[in-house]
Amino acid sequence: MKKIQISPSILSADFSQLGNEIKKLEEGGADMIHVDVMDGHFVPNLTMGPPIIRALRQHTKLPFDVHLMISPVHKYIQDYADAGANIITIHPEATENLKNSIQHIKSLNKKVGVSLNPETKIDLIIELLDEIDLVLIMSVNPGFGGQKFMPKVLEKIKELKKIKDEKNLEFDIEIDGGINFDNNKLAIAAGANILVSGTTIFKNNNGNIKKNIELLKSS
Ligand SMILES: O=C(CO)[C@@H](O)[C@H](O)COP(=O)(O)O
Repeated sequence: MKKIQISPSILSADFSQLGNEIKKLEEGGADMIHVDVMDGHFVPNLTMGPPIIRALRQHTKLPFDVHLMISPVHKYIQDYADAGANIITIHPEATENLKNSIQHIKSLNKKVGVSLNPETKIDLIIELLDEIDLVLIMSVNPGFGGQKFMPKVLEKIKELKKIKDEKNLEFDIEIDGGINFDNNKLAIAAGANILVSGTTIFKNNNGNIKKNIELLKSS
């Protein structure tokens, strides 16, 4: 079984202190930094783009796990790679040709992630799973932190894990949205090995990031 990793979402961080917040995450035991990029079009919220990611790059050596909630995505992939992303995750609905976009990310020597919204079926990516490093299962409709976890996506994770084991594939299964100290166990039992969390990490236990990361890892 893969080691459980935590990818804190800086969407819940203090945006006026992002450099310091990232340092705190690294000291607290984060495995990577989850960066939510939103365009106000693919999702109903606007966040950050390549200049901010580039500026943050100097504050940590941890991998940047960049989730692009932007459409059309293909023409911007290079910008995020240049800014310092290590994993670039895109949505099938945001590109005209998912296979081409996957190949483009790989050609830039970045890890490829594909994200499925709660209503998006696995069928869209089944044939491409051997090209993908990470599948990001959204357990909320993307756009905002602090939403309620949707337990129905656990079935999708189980299905994906089954396919992964049957085909002997290596991709990571990441879950994102409303993860807390209860449903983390359900997500891990279903097959997720990377947990994204914003609210739980930054706001619980008076913002004790180290403790919150440890609690999220324990199942
Ligand atoms: O991408 C998103 C939301 O669209 C997530 O990364 C959230 O930012 C996670 O935050 P919490 O649900 O843990 O507060």
